[in-house]
Amino acid sequence: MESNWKHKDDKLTRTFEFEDFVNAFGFMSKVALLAEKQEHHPNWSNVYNEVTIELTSHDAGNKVTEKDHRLANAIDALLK
Ligand SMILES: C[C@H](O)[C@H](O)[C@H]1CNC2=NC(N)=NC(=O)C2=N1
Repeated sequence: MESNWKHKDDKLTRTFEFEDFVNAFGFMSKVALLAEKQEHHPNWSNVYNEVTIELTSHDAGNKVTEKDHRLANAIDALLK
């Protein structure tokens, strides 16, 4: 599995830290476009320069599925 993500309570979670709000929000914009492309969307929160993402599949009864892993991998690839 994606080593930077924690699989807990039927969610993949990871917190990302940026230099400031503009960078955090820029990241969120990119993730939003990925989510639309994959038709799979994050549960997330943002506090200033931090973005916390939780991935779970609502349609599957809030379980982690292949769609969550695929989105997690694509999000990680944004940061490379
Ligand atoms: C019809 C549409 O594709 C589905 O409702 C999608 C949209 N985005 C989704 N996102 C997530 N995280 N889980 C889902 O089950 C889900 N379902």
